[in-house]
Amino acid sequence: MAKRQLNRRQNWRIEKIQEERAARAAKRESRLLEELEGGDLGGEQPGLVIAHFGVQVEIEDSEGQLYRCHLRANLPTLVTGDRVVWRAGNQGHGVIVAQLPRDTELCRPDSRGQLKPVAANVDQIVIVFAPLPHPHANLIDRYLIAAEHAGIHPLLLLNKADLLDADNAPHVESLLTTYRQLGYPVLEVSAHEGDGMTALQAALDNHVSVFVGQSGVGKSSLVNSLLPGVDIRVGALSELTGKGTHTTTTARLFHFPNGGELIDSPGIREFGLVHVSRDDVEAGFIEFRDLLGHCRFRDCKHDREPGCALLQALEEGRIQPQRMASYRHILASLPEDEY
Ligand SMILES: Nc1nc2c(ncn2[C@@H]2O[C@H](COP(=O)(O)OP(=O)(O)OP(=O)(O)O)[C@@H](O)[C@H]2O)c(=O)[nH]1
Ligand SMILES: [Zn+2]
Repeated sequence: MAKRQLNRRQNWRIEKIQEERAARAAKRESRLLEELEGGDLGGEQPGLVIAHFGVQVEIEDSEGQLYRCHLRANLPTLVTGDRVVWRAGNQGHGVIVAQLPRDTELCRPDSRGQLKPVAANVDQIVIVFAPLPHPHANLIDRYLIAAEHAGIHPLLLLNKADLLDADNAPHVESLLTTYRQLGYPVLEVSAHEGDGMTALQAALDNHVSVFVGQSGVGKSSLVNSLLPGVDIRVGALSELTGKGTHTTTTARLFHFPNGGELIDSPGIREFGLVHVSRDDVEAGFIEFRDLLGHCRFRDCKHDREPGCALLQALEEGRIQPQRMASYRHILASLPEDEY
């Protein structure tokens, strides 16, 4: 009992210290903001959020110059990729005045399980897989559901094509065929050998992309090959402040040399199946699209029901058996209340 009380008191103290720290930071921030607003601010101009650092954001103006910006109190939380209106102050600082509407939002659960946006205006999710580690169709399907849920176009990318051999080729080729038949864009590259990288770059031009996929498929290798000279882990902020003590807490936006952007962070790379419902899962299987709503029973679970449009399509070969199996597997993994 005494021990539990002590723990509670310790927790309370830690929370209090953290609150005080946050309050001091907020006070410091509002003083900085007041100073800036009291000085000479330039006119309103568009900007792009490159990274987010605690209470401040780094933005880029239309000429590619970087500024450290403070946020007016009434603004929502900004994330990398957000388009904003801002005013320049002195010494590379500025004030964000407004957030422009987002086309898309990539969300992830935070440590408390609440969904939080981590990147805005991404329009392409590159789902990376490889002959090694062994690619699971089920995982690819989960990424496709997440992409559909976010309203973002997926691009399927087989990396390490140089590792294709007699053992793994049949499985990989059948995956590629499945997704091509479904109408998804599919590319094959080797980050090591450079094969297919020009086609990949062309697919990334004029898009804001993120790379996702299981550990070891070669995301870092791809990013390093596409963005030579950029150290993804460190980011470029130290050049701006000259201090180099700030690390990116969220994602960072990079420009490809010939156009197009990549938003990257470990958190985004792990982006997978966020909290989705049964309807979301069904919407993520594009071959179900014209069939849903055509079952005899309105609440059909597409399991054994008579007059099920999906089961009939499966029988007639319009739905591939491995996709149906994958759909069932994903449904079974949802929390009870969503099932
Ligand atoms: N043969 C071959 N190996 C590759 C290729 N691309 C990456 N690799 C290797 O695959 C391993 C994993 O690559 P990473 O780039 O670290 O993979 P990642 O997806 O970033 O992994 P995480 O950081 O864990 O998410 C490394 O040993 C790479 O050298 C490729 O095109 N061909
Ligand atoms: Zn049905």
